Amino acid sequence: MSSDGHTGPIFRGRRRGVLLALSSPSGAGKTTLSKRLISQNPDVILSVSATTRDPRPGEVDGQDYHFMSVDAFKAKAAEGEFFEWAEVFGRYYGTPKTPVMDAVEEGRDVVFDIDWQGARAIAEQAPEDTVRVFILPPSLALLEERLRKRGQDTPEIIKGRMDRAKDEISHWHEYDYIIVNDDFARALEKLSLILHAERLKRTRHPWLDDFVDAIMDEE
Ligand SMILES: Nc1ncnc2c1ncn2[C@@H]1O[C@H](COP(=O)(O)OP(=O)(O)OP(=O)(O)O)[C@@H](O)[C@H]1O
Ligand SMILES: Nc1nc2c(ncn2[C@@H]2O[C@H](COP(=O)(O)O)[C@@H](O)[C@H]2O)c(=O)[nH]1
Repeated sequence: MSSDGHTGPIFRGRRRGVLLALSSPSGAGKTTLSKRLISQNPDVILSVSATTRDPRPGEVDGQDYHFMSVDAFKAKAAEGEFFEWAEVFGRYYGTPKTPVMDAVEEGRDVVFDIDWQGARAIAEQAPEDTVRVFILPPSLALLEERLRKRGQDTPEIIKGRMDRAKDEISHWHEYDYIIVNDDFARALEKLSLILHAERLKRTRHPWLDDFVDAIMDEE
């Protein structure tokens, strides 16, 4: 019986998880945004990628990345352990497959901090589940300033990443949503709104078929 005293088909099933793929030129803020989104929504999982790049100061193996050798990465790729993988800035990066597939089926949302190649690959493999969000910096000058102020990369690495920034941005039209990360709090609020609205999308609620059938069968 429902709270208003009526009997009838009031039931809910498990929804499918949202695969939220965030891309941006390096330094626009997607790592900071995704970590804050997860701290506000502890039920959301961050996809921890494998990479062959060296850890930055403070980065923890298994938490920020699974750091590994090129040989170990190639072996995992050959065994089909990655949902997608790509070469970015001359290093390999890949998304472990199992945690993603398990999460979607369990109705858990997954955030990916991933380049345009990875976001495209995920959207191709799971078109109904994937939402792509591109984070733009307010300007290239501010992007470079953020990379410098982050204080974790050499001037050569920063130059390499700035050289690739326009190439990454050129894929912006492949994304469902664009957020300009100027004011951080506003950008985070927009990202949170996207996640919460996408959770409500019809196709994430397969239980609705039975629910509507039951309503239709009511006298
Ligand atoms: N809105 C903002 N205003 C000012 N600084 C910001 C803003 N958003 C993020 N930052 C800062 O910019 C720097 C780069 O952010 P972050 O590391 O999240 O970028 P990223 O897009 O994940 O980069 P990468 O692709 O290299 O991992 C960090 O020091 C972060 O604190
Ligand atoms: N295609 C993939 N791209 C990834 C993955 N993990 C991270 N990335 C992207 O690489 C660059 C550089 O990252 P950084 O941590 O070295 O600054 C950035 O654009 C990431 O989004 C992945 O699994 N697949």
